[in-house]
Amino acid sequence: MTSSSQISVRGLARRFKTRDGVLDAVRGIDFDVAGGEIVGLLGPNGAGKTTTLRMLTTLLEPTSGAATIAGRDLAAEPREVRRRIGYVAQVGAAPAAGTRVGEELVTQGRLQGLSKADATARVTALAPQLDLAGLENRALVELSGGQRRRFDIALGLVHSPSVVFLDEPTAGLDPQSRANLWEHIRDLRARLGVTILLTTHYLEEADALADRILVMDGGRLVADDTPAALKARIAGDVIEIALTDPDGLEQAGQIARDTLAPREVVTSAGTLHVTVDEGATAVAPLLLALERAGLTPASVNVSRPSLDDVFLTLTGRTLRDGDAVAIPA
Ligand SMILES: Nc1ncnc2c1ncn2[C@@H]1O[C@H](COP(=O)(O)OP(=O)(O)OP(=O)(O)O)[C@@H](O)[C@H]1O
Repeated sequence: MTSSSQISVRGLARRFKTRDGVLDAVRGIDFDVAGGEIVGLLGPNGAGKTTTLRMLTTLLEPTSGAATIAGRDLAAEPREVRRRIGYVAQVGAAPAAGTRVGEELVTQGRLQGLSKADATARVTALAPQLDLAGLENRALVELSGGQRRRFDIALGLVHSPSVVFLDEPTAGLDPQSRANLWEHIRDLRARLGVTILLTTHYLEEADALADRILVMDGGRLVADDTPAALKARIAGDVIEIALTDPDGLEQAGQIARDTLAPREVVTSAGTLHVTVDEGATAVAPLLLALERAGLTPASVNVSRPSLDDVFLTLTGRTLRDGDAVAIPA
């Protein structure tokens, strides 16, 4: 690992034995995260993101491979690793009735070995950083979705870890609460200097929050780069076309290949994605050729490549099938 690495992963793999046979959830991955970096692990359902996080947080034993977290070896010093990390799992466990915010945070601090006075001081300092000041006496069951996620994150930070793992921190939140949580996560890095590895399904989240994105698919890392560099991998423009009759998509793809000199033609989630050098001049001849073939567009959109297009190029699929964005023609 490099001297500034807070997370260093080599050949990490996990195989599950299921009733249907063996399943390689994580197939030997390598990556590093530097101190103070926010890195997003991006991928569709089942890519292996949670399995990776569970291994790096000592909750699940790797089948093979090694990792160093905050300078400690995952296999040889799991307790030392645990003392230095915070883990915020996907959805908070259902709280016991009557459990209160402040009380629960102090209890967590004490479980992590802090004295009552230290835990209380820590919670007093932490609460305002996550907009929880004034909510200390609230019962957990009374919190809103956004407040609950901020509480979950506070719970993972009580013992001042240097590395924090967040599993889908904004899942289920409305766009406003999501943007608010992004602010808090950035702020935590700025104030506390923590290193953050988070998983997400949301491209806009990875784009807005992460310094670097690891794209995971089928248990493998298929890219490791900054959001800007990932987007720059796709030159040109993307024309997206949906048809009134989706059965014509394949024929439309062939027409695009014959009419234009496209860099790439991909069909996904009922939409044709054609990457060309110059979208503005390519779209008219393409629409004309489709019309001649009796294919009617339901929507047409020309755009600069997004991270979704990068994902499509890397894996041949969109991140969230059926979620293509198109402006009606
Ligand atoms: N304990 C287990 N036993 C058997 N299979 C498992 C187990 N845990 C995970 N898997 C399988 O491993 C694969 C990867 O799962 P994982 O939860 O890591 O994906 P993910 O990328 O986090 O997905 P999601 O975004 O839905 O959380 C999936 O096919 C999953 O069904």
